[in-house]
Amino acid sequence: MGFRKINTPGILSAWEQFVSTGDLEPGVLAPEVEASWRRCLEAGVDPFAGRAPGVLRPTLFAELRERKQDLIRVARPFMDNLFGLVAGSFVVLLFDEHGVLLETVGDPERIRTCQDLNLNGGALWDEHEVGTNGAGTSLILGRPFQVSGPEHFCRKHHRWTCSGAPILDPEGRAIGLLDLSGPVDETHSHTLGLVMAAVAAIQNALILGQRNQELTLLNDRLSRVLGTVTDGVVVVDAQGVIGQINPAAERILAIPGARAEGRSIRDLVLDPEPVAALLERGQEFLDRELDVQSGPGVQHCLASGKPILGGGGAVRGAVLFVNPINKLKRLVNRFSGAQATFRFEDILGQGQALVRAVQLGRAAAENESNVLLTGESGTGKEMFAQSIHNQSSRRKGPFVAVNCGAIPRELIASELFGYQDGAFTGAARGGRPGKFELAGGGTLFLDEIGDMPLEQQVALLRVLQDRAITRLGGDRAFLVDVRIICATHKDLREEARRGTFRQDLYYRLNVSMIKLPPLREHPEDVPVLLQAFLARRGNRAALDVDPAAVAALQAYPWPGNIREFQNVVERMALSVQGSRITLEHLPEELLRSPEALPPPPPAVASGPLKLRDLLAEEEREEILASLRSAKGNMTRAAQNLGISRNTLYRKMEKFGL
Ligand SMILES: Nc1ncnc2c1ncn2[C@@H]1O[C@H](COP(=O)(O)OP(=O)(O)OP(=O)(O)O)[C@@H](O)[C@H]1O
Repeated sequence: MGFRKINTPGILSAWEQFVSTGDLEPGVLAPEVEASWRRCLEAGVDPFAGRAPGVLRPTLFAELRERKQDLIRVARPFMDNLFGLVAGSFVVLLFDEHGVLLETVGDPERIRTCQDLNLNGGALWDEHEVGTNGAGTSLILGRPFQVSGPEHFCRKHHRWTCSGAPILDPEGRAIGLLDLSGPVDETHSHTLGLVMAAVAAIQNALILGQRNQELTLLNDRLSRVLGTVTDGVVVVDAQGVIGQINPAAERILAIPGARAEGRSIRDLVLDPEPVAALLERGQEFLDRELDVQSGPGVQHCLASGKPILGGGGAVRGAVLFVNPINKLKRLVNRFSGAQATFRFEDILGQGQALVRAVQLGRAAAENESNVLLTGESGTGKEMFAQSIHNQSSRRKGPFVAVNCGAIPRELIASELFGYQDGAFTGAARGGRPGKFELAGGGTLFLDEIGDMPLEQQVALLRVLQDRAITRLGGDRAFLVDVRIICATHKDLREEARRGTFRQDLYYRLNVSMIKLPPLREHPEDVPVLLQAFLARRGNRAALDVDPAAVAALQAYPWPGNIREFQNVVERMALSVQGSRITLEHLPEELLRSPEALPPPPPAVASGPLKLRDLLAEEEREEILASLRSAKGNMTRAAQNLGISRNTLYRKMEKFGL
């Protein structure tokens, strides 16, 4: 029962006839066996041999086993099982895809009796070498096949039944073969079935092993990525329990990974609403400002949360990304230019008042007190503010400049203090930080502080007192760590006396006051500035300056101060053809200036009041002309005049334009 019936005598006599004459009676053999015998005859296989002739050299065999180690490792337990199932007279053999014997499991005694066949590791059981056989023939067929008794081409194998099944990789390529060989009188069709089942199991185990390896690799890569990203990443389950946390998140939450895992994210994120919506309803959130617990303190962060959804949309967990706002602000500052470029070394001039101002500036950089810079437009107030910042301990933090005179009165508060989501119609979603927050850890330069409306002066005073700000529409005060430097061209003390500037604010800002002299008060610096500004024109040939031209430059009153002077020098350098700057290269207005015209005509000299009127009228005309040629573009008109926009506005107001 169950034994495969093969017509042994019929096949045997067909074999005898075939090996002696090459003729075959049709229908006696299975077609696969018949085709195999013909291949063997053609290949010149000796039907009376049967011992595997070729054996790989030990080193090559060792290399082959090394290459096939995964297959051998995975197949070995299945071979042991198979041997356990089929009793002692069978041997279980594992071959590579070319028919080289890799591994044998069987009764050692029985294996020894097979020595005449060469069942040794490294022996080649290819059909071309040893004729029709369970291993070589099924490798040629590319499918499981059983060869029993006289179906074998070589006589020596006639006492065997061999069942072989190729082991395939996921792409269907043979990577080896499993064979079960035993006595021919125990030929059983189920033997092949057993081998096939074992091969199926080996193939599955190989795929699983490979998947495992891929998963390990993927996991390894993911861990590396998570380990290197500077964003904090926290993975939680559906209950919000932390399963994974990357080093950046460990730093943000100030909690080592081992202590974070197993804790609830709800305890660590201090704004419960978005996390609850994420875990309970799978509602993601993007770039929300949240406070998170950071050791004993609190860290203000920008956070996003994404649910991990299972089948049917159920929330399986979530991934949270957190970034401290301070880090983002540093990035924004880097790219938005909120950085100070000037240093005290860049401030040129040896005039006594200027040198004194630099001394005071350097001293102010050593402490944190508020500084008030006063001086006309273009005297270098912002340059001083930047230099103080760059010399102070805050040099690595942002330098944020705000021109209080240039912001519409109703927007000043939101610019300075920021606003909360929904604070007013038209406000950006998610709210926006103000300049005080953006300057956190650095310096806030409030230019034209004298133009700040009174009601905002009150708010500013409060910030200076409490060192905390509340965003518009917000209900919580943030501590801000900012050094304030203010600047004005106005006489703030006079403004305070007149009641247009709050006295208490004036005293608070004026802890250290630095007055920058107008250029006309230090004309001795004109040659130095002239040389420095000419030298900045890149690699163009050096220019000489006629002493009369220098004298004219020194005599001019420079209402736009060093900024105007710099613009004029640059324009002159562009207009000069040769290598010498003379009086003729100076802009007309400089020569028209009475101080620059030696000697002054007596009529003009006799009436200083009339002269002032005359000059004012000329200036008004010039401003009008410049506005017309710039088609009302204030920035361009100011540039053409060599003054700042603020000065232009001021002058327009003065002349009622
Ligand atoms: N002492 C100086 N040495 C070299 N360059 C200077 C000096 N003072 C001013 N400058 C130049 O003049 C330009 C204008 O200076 P800055 O903007 O600091 O003036 P300000 O007083 O802030 O003007 P405003 O009140 O109009 O804003 C600077 O960019 C710099 O190039």
